[in-house]
Amino acid sequence: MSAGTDDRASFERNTDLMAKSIDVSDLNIFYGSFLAVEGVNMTIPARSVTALIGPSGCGKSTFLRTLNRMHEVIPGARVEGKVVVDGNSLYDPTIDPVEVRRQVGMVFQRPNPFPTMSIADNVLAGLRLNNKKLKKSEAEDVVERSLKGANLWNEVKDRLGKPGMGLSGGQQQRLCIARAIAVRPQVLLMDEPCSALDPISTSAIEDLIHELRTDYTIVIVTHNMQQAARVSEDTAFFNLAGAGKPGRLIEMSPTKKIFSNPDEEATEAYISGRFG
Ligand SMILES: Nc1ncnc2c1ncn2[C@@H]1O[C@H](COP(=O)(O)OP(=O)(O)OP(=O)(O)O)[C@@H](O)[C@H]1O
Repeated sequence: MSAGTDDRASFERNTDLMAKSIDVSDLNIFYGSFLAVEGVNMTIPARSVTALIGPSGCGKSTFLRTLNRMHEVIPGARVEGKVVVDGNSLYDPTIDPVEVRRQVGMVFQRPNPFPTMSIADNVLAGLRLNNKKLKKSEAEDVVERSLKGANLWNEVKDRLGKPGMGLSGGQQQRLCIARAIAVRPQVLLMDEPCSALDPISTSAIEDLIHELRTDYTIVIVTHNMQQAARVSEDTAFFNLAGAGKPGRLIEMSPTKKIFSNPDEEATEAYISGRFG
């Protein structure tokens, strides 16, 4: 059991929080003229954890970043095709990418708290970036709710004014998750969130992912197949047809099926460690 399970038990469910499914159709993803990922069609279910697995360079992170329009912050990067969240086509010209990133939060490989900010200010950073003016009591509520949601409250409640950088790596990653959920996103994207963490912190984050899925649609990139098997309901396997060729979605199925009886030979070869 993780240190903060009590936090989650007392975490007041936010009733207007509506996790959404994501429909991806015919998605091609480019860096300049380089087609990195080709022809993805996928439905990511709401209130569930979907793992993205596959060998290095097959485009898992690239695909993940298209789900909140982070891909296009790279000069020359663009997409063709559609990503639809709750009926909203994310790449429609009328859609504001900043609003997309508010609704679709992201947690990165390395914990990245703002180094000069306190624990509390780190949690509030996303809201402040969105220019949201908060009364002191509201800010305190958001900090407590988010840290409880991230199973970190009990460990930090007596030092909220201290720097976020003073926490352990695992605590910093939970602080980043608290910062992501403070803005009440519908979807949480996680790009190898445990790869910089020790086994105990990894286990705490995995417990947290397990608990968060009742409120959020979660998509996680992982190199660790045991982790995919432990935390996800569905798994999508990406692969490259060859060097310099684009990555493709090979198959997506319930995680149990992918790891016991996948449809495709390439999936079987990858999960049994024969390549990748
Ligand atoms: N900023 C970038 N500019 C140009 N090409 C990029 C950029 N980022 C990634 N690529 C290319 O896009 C392809 C997919 O990379 P990506 O990092 O998405 O793969 P990945 O499956 O997440 O790999 P890994 O498991 O090693 O993290 C690779 O060929 C990579 O070299």
